[in-house]
Amino acid sequence: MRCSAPLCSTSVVVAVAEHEDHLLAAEADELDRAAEAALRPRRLDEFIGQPVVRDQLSLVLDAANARSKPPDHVLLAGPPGLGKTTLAMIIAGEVGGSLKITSGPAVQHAGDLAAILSSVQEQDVLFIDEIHRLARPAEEMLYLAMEDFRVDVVVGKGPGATAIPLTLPPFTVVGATTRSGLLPAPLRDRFGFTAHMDFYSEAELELVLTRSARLLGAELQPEAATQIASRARGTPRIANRLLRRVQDWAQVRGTGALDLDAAMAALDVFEVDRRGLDRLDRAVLRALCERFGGGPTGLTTVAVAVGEEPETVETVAEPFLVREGLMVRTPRGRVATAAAFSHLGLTPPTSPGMLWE
Ligand SMILES: Nc1ncnc2c1ncn2[C@@H]1O[C@H](COP(=O)(O)OP(=O)(O)OP(=O)(O)O)[C@@H](O)[C@H]1O
Repeated sequence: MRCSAPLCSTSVVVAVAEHEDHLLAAEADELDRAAEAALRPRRLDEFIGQPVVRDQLSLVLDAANARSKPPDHVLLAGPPGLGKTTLAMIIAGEVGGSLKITSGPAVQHAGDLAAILSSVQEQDVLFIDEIHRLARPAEEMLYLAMEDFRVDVVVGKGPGATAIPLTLPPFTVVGATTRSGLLPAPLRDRFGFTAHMDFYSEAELELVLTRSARLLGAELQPEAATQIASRARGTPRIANRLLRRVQDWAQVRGTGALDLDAAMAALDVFEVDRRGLDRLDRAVLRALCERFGGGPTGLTTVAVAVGEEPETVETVAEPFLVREGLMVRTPRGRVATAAAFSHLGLTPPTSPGMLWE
């Protein structure tokens, strides 16, 4: 049943996820997307890092294979850019089905989901990115599809409407979510296995970078790999993007070699600092530290100060700043920590109680 080819499935892109990590987003054009796709590992044994998830997944896939049945539905939970889409593609390749891709925001009506489900074949993998954003009627249809491999397609409206049951072939749903806490329990319970993806260590990112450089036909010097990995925020997607910018710099302004000089210069040009903060991150910290004395300051006020939407500040900049211990979210607002002042080369306020260590 299993396909030995790396990826024997055909990808049907029904809709692309809306959210996109902002770091160097301006550069994430079509070319970058194509490059990103080319760098995706195609088999589980090529997938770097996430040893626990890899082990769990290989067990689930091997067991399904031994039973000649599709694997249980899989939920992939974790921040953006850690490899959830890549794993969905790997699962489809391993079971030998084709991959259908959609996302929660793209499925606003039950009919949208019914249309996708009616095209599912045996062994297929349906990948639903941002599954926590599915509309409620679609979510309810998905419960039935996942549990009983059946959907009720409603034809007509009002009192004359009839539900026609449609039997589906056995298939696997792979859901991805950056916010598993928002998934309703009935949906969460229908996944046989949840993989929790963690940020990558710098050593793992160095391996990702070295592999990616090789696929791009270049040799990445170890010191350059270390430098890029240390600024990639634990995220392979960011590491790969930075690598491509280093490659740009090396080609246009350097000697062509992906060495430490090229890495340092490119990271400087693209304003990625030694902790991996980009322009928006620093703007948020600067606003907090310089204009509001370290806070606490409300999200909207911070957002206005940096000229961004509150949602952008909250979902894009803050998670990393909080994770790095540079900012704290309190009920009274956002507060810059002593580490934030020190990172920006500023003197922290002296009044007691103002500052978080
Ligand atoms: N374990 C890994 N080894 C090598 N490369 C990886 C790994 N994980 C991710 N990547 C690379 O990172 C890029 C982003 O991965 P992917 O699109 O799978 O992330 P994602 O978690 O689905 O992100 P999002 O939630 O934003 O859709 C891919 O192009 C892939 O090349």
